Parts: sequence; C-alpha cells; structure tokens
Amino acid sequence: MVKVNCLNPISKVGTSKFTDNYEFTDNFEEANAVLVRSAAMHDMELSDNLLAVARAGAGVNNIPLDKCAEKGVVVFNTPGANANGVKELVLCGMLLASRDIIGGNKWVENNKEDENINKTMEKAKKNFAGNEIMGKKLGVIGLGAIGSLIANAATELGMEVYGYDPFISVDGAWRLSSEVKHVNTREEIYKECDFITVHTPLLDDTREMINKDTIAMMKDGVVILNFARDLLVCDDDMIAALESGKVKRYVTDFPNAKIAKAKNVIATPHLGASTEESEDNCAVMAVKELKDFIENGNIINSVNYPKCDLGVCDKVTRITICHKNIPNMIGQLSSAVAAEGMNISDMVDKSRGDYAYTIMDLDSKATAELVEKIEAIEGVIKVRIVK
Ligand SMILES: NC(=O)C1=CN([C@@H]2O[C@H](COP(=O)(O)OP(=O)(O)OC[C@H]3O[C@@H](n4cnc5c(N)ncnc54)[C@H](O)[C@@H]3O)[C@@H](O)[C@H]2O)C=CC1
Ligand SMILES: O=C(O)CCC(=O)C(=O)O
Repeated sequence: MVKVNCLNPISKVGTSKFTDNYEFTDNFEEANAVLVRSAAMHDMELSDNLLAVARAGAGVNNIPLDKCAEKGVVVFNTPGANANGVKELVLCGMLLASRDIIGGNKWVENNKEDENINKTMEKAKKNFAGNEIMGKKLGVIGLGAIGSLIANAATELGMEVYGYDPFISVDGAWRLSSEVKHVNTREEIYKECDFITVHTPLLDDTREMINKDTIAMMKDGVVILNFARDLLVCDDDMIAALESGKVKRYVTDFPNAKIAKAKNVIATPHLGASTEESEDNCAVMAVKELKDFIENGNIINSVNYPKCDLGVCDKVTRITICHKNIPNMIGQLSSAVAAEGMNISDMVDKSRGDYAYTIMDLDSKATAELVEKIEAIEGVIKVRIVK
C-alpha cells in the first residue's frame, strides 16, 4: 500500500484518481508520497519512506529542492495548471488599480440606507473616476505559463505590451502573441511602462528586483502588480514609493504586516490560484505525476530531477536509481547487473545539474543482492524496485 500525506487541502477531483493501492495518512513520517500547496517544508525532517513530493501549483520556494534531491526524493510541480486563474486575477488587479472601484463600492456600502442613493451617487461619483487601460503600456516580466497568458489577454484589451524573459521556452515563445513587443532588458520595461507585472519564480536573480533603484527608473504614477511572490519586491522601498506617489498603486497577492497597512496598496490573500478550476487542474496533474512515478518510475515535470520516461514496463522487472551526476555511473550500473547474470532489456539515464536518474528494465526478477550491489556504488542515492 502506498501512503499519501496531504500537507494542504487538495481537490478531491484529483485525490479521487488514486486507486485502491493508495491510502491517505496524516503522518508525514510514514508517507511515501506527499501532496502540498503552500505549506512550508524547509524545516521538515525527510524520512526514508518518502519517495516523492508533488506541489499542486507552480512555485516551489516552500520546498527544499536540494535537500530532497540529496535524499532521492523527486519533487514535481504542475506547470500551467493554475495559470488561467492567476491571469484573471491580474487583469482584475489592473482594472481595480485604474479606477477606484473599491472606493466606489465602499461608498455604496456606507450609503446603503440612504433612500436617495440613486441621486446622491451622481454627485459622489466624481471621487471615484479613473482611467481606462486601453492604449496604456503594460510590461510583463517573466513570460511563462502565467505571464504569456496575461501578455496575450492585454493585447486583446488594447494595451501595448512589452515582454521580458531571457529564458523563455520554445513553447512559451510560440504561445506569445506577435503583438507583444519582446524586449531584451528589464530597464526597457521600467522606463516605458504604465503598468508592470512580475511573473518570475523567486530566485537569487529575481529577489527584490523591484527596489528603490529600479523604481527610480519608472514613470511617475506607475502601477506595479505582484502575483508571483512577496520577496520579489523590497517592501520598504515600495512603501516609500507609494508614500511619495511615484508608484500610484501596488497590487499584490502577497501582503505582509507592513504592506497590508501601506497607502495605495490593493491586496488579496494569495488568491491567484484559488479557483475551483485551478485547484482541480493542479490536483489532477499532481496525482497523475505521482502515480506515474510510483507505478512506472517515470519522471515528468520534476523540479529537482531530470525528465525521464520509459513508458509502462512490459518486462519482468523495472528498477530506478537516483544518483549523483558523476562519471562512469552507467558503466558501474550495467556491470552490477551483468555480475548478477541478468540482462538489461531497456534503459534510460538522464541528468540535471548535480543529479541523475536511471530507469532499467530487466529480463529477470531483481534480487536483494542486485539492489545491495547498486546501493554500494559511490554516488548512488536511492534504488527502487518498481516492478
Ligand atoms: N498568486 C498565486 O496564487 C500564484 C503565483 N505563482 C507564482 O508565479 C510564478 C510564475 O508562475 P508560472 O508562470 O506558472 O511559471 P513558469 O515557470 O511557467 O514561468 C516563469 C517564467 O519566468 C521566467 N524567468 C525566470 N527567471 C527570470 C528572470 N530573471 N527574468 C525574467 N524572466 C525570468 C522563466 O523563463 C519562465 O518563462 C511562480 O513561480 C509562482 O511564484 C504561480 C501560480 C499561482
Ligand atoms: O496553491 C496555492 O493556492 C498557491 C499557488 C501558488 O502560489 C503557486 O502555484 O505558485
């Protein structure tokens, strides 16, 4: 029985796809597979039972990727599965920042007992007037699943869109509307745009990319949207820019104690992916990835091990090996199999950074001796008999 632990509530549309060979446990220590959304895993002890973690979502900064790789724990995410949910909230954020919809709505709430509200509102409404987004320049930093959807949608709304992503994937580039102006530096976006939205992962390179120096390059009255991660923006510098009016509005899905109190902030409590559709999509994809890994040893959409897929095993045995990406590993693995008098009928070995992964199909049943021999090879992290 494969034990699955959910560190956050996960949509039943996904979890119902586990078959009778799987059972849920509340005990993280005994779990073979973990499903997680935003729960912080950095301080959690990883037990030897753990084979895989699936993040039902995109961002993986809550998961210790290297610590997992070092223990042979494969971490997955669900690329694109919640992108439309975030896109819609970002478009909403742009509209909320352009016109004082929130102020107007509060006014109606405060005046709801006024019998003549339909008349008094005609005088009050001038306080909530704003601008249209059509014709304005939008800069999108990060043109992945979310950024590219926003860029394309904004062109449809009549915005002039600038996109920046030095690592854009081939698929990402194909997805992008030809209306989006591709720029080669963030500075071009900072200098040119009326709205700037960030959609990169939180990495060393992107941490606090919005700070006093980059804000200084921007137009007066710029609107900044952050539906990616809190630490992409320097809070103190943002608060100063909001105070001075340099930044007209900061729309963020990641308020903290400082930002929630700041002037001209429009904040939501990390709601980007909180739609039924996104939650279902992420859960279904995460469960599919976990099942394919547990049942076939295949790795699709991992963020700490390479993509490695040998389909469904139709041979006698399949074993998988998580190992360090060092010389002569394949030679040593095949020698260990040959020394047991066994034949490899199919094999794939892929690497990613410091780690690598091998799937081997054998014509005869894997033995405990074979597993021991492979485990004894320097650089081997985890050996698993899948079938
Ligand atoms: N508010 C919410 O609920 C959600 C927030 N997110 C956040 O949004 C981020 C992006 O999500 P997706 O678009 O699905 O991820 P993605 O992986 O499809 O796209 C990220 C893009 O950022 C680009 N990138 C990386 N470093 C960059 C840099 N230095 N400058 C410019 N571009 C860079 C990559 O090349 C990639 O195209 C996630 O990492 C996560 O932090 C994601 C989903 C929901
Ligand atoms: O699961 C969630 O609600 C958070 C989504 C998110 O931030 C992500 O996918 O990166």
